[in-house]
Amino acid sequence: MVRAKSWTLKKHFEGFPKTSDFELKEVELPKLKDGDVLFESVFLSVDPYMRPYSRKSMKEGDIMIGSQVARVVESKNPTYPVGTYVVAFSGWRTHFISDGKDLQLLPAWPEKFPRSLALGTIGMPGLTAYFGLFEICKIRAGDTVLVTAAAGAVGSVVGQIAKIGGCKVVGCAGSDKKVAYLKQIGFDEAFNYKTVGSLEEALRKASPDGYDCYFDNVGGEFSSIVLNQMKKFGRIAVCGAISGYNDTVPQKGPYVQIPMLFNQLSMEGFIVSRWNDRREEALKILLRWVVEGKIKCEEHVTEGFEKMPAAFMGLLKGENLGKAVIKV
Ligand SMILES: NC(=O)C1=CN([C@@H]2O[C@H](COP(=O)(O)OP(=O)(O)OC[C@H]3O[C@@H](n4cnc5c(N)ncnc54)[C@H](OP(=O)(O)O)[C@@H]3O)[C@@H](O)[C@H]2O)C=CC1
Ligand SMILES: O=C(O)CCC[C@H](O)\C=C/C=C/C=C/C(=O)C/C=C\CCCCCO
Repeated sequence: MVRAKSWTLKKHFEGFPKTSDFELKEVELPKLKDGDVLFESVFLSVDPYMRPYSRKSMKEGDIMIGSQVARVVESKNPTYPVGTYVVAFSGWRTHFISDGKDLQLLPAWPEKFPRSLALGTIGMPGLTAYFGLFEICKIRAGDTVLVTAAAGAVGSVVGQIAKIGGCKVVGCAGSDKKVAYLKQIGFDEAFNYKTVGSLEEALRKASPDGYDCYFDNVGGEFSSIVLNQMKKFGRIAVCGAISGYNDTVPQKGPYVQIPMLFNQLSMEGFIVSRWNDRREEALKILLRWVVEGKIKCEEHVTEGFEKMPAAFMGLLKGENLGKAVIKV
């Protein structure tokens, strides 16, 4: 018999999540029926979307939503022999039983790369960067691309893909260590948005002519400032708004119409699942770029399933450099 641990949402988050909002539970899993597969989670993901989605799609007592790289430990399903690795969306759990539906098999995986990358650069965040840049920003060689939360899972891939596409890349991040990392992976300009005296001036200095594309991961006041530095016909990909996820009262900002009108800007929100039908094709390209060394991957690994709430809260505070993952 296998005992499975899970983290549940004990209490809906009010403002910034607290340790007491989570509860660790343990259950004994039943025997497998024909067609069933028993998985153990090897790496779990913490992602910003868990904060807004918890309110939208969970009730108190539910297992926290999320994805993992999991390995088959027992199988009554010939499609998933013991030892097979998948990406599953089974929540914050150490073990789970699946009927084999809604699982993504990992592609042939090069030995030298950790399989946790299937939760990051070669997974949902990498796909977000890829489709956001090509389908929403519609990048062209010579464009100047600005990205926020640039040293994170999505942002670090955005910058590197934009470089592959022949763009000039400017990144903003919340610590000097992150800024140094951005320069190391090829960003042309990077600054610490928490310590610059004036965001307007820092943005102007990084690109005096303005920005063709803005890959917006944070929203809020920062994005209102960027709006006034977009070039004519600039494109804004609204990917995330993490600066507001913990707000109890929605932020009010300067309104977007005047700068959008004067500069004839396009602004479009998107969710990566819009391109689920092109997932495999894009993952192959991301994997190839990683293997060729064109995209470097950084991970912020927390060891121990017990530390998942701390890892999640750390992500929302900006403690991570690269993709935040948990090694069970
Ligand atoms: N639309 C879609 O389909 C998807 C959207 N997203 C969104 O993309 C964004 C980045 O996600 P992801 O790469 O996974 O996460 P990251 O790895 O970038 O981690 C989150 C980062 O956000 C930054 N941050 C936290 N609070 C603030 C704040 N108040 N203002 C500015 N920055 C802040 C921190 O970096 P720093 O130290 O630099 O402040 C932190 O490290 C999120 O908004 C997320 O919701 C992600 C996946 C899919
Ligand atoms: O790893 C996988 O493949 C599973 C990922 C599942 C996930 O649901 C897929 C997409 C994630 C999208 C993330 C979106 C964001 O981060 C944007 C945040 C919030 C959107 C608004 C929520 C509405 C709240 O009312």
